[in-house]
Amino acid sequence: MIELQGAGRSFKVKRQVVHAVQDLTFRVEPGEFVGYLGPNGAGKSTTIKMLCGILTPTSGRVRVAGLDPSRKRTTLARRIGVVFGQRTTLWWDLPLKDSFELIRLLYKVDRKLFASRLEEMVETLDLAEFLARPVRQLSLGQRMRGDLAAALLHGPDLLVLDEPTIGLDVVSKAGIRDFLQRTNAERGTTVLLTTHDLGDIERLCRRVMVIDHGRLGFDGTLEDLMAGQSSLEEVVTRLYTGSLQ
Ligand SMILES: Nc1ncnc2c1ncn2[C@@H]1O[C@H](COP(=O)(O)OP(=O)(O)OP(=O)(O)O)[C@@H](O)[C@H]1O
Repeated sequence: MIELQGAGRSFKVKRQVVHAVQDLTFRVEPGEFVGYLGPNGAGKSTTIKMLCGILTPTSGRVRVAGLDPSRKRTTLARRIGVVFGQRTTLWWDLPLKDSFELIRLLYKVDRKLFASRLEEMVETLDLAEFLARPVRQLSLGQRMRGDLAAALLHGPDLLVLDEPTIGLDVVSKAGIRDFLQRTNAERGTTVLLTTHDLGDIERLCRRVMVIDHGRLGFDGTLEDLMAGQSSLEEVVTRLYTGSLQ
């Protein structure tokens, strides 16, 4: 589903070159649920932007669903759903249900299929109470549920999540995690999750990749990452500070 071969992205800032991501090589197979961890500025968002075609790699190769994201961004948009926790992709002044209808039109989704997907989303994400409200009036937790539904209504095979539980209370977080777990298990949707919330990782991810200073420092199972360590917080702190033995 995702294949990176020596992928890198650098930026020129005032005559200096910043290597945001360097020599990244990994594959994510269909149906996997992968956590993508790293300290602030490690290169997570840059990776995600390369996967969606927002940024073109300056070296190496990126393929998502067999496509070159920066060249086939529109075709790829049908295959992936993306949620940026820090900002919404919904139309701010429109009622949530109108945003959904616009998504149906944009992606040319069959009316019947769309109606059944929407019904399922409304039920599983508990959206009924605020479907008619403008997005700007929604609480953060409601807006996040709306964004998740919006990312899945066109039936993507891959869901890319950039901090989907940021700022949410424990109950809202649990609801979102349940939903993501079910989406992966029942629909087989591949999920790549970036988060600073280690609870998301513990609860959801079988596999974890850790990036630091733009390079992949760990790629393995959660159990392997935890081996011999007392808590995920401890092991991640040691990885981020370069003191893991
Ligand atoms: N457009 C840009 N121009 C210049 N430098 C950039 C640009 N985008 C990212 N960078 C730099 O690349 C590095 C990686 O940034 P990135 O946003 O990918 O990190 P991140 O892991 O997502 O961080 P965070 O957890 O804080 O969101 C940082 O040093 C950042 O300053």
